[in-house]
Amino acid sequence: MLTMKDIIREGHPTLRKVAKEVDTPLSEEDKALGQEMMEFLKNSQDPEMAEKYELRSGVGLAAPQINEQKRIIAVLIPAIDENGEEFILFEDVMYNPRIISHSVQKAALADGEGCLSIDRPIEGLVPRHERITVEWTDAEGNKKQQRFRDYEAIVIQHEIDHLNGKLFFDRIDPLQPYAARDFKLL
Ligand SMILES: OCN(O)CCCc1ccccc1
Ligand code: NI
Repeated sequence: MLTMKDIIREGHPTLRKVAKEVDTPLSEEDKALGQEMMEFLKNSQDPEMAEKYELRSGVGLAAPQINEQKRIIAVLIPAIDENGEEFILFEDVMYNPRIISHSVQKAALADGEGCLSIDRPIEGLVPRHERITVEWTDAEGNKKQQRFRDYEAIVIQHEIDHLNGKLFFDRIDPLQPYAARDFKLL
């Protein structure tokens, strides 16, 4: 199972490289890799497993973060319903994800962002597209296309950035990190 020691940190060159598309039909290796990444997210969101294996909780993971220069991301977004019950808003391993359209409207998490590969807090708003349409291949080899907005869209953009060698703080305005000019705060 993947643990924090498998996650490369700021300064490792792979974090700044552009990852390569994976071949389809998917190889067994690439399917296994995606499964391992999703298992890490599930473990990281399970209080007992997270404590036992000292995992930082994550809602997404990109293959470059485990030093694999492949365009694979795992996304596991939980939410709480009106009765306080937790449910999964979105769960999938996305192969060769591509943003095929997006809103002009921008959005940012009011509390900023963090990253499993960055071991320090970096303040500031990270402006991203408020809505995106993403195309990808899933682990069964199906071509998928879905529209995302708000938090889900933010997470998926954070992960796709990793595939292009970008880190969240690249998008923070160094002169005015908290200027929420024309974007929606989430
Ligand atoms: O790349 C995933 N990872 O570093 C975990 C953090 C994911 C994440 C955190 C805040 C906003 C968007 C995405
Ligand atoms: Ni990250």
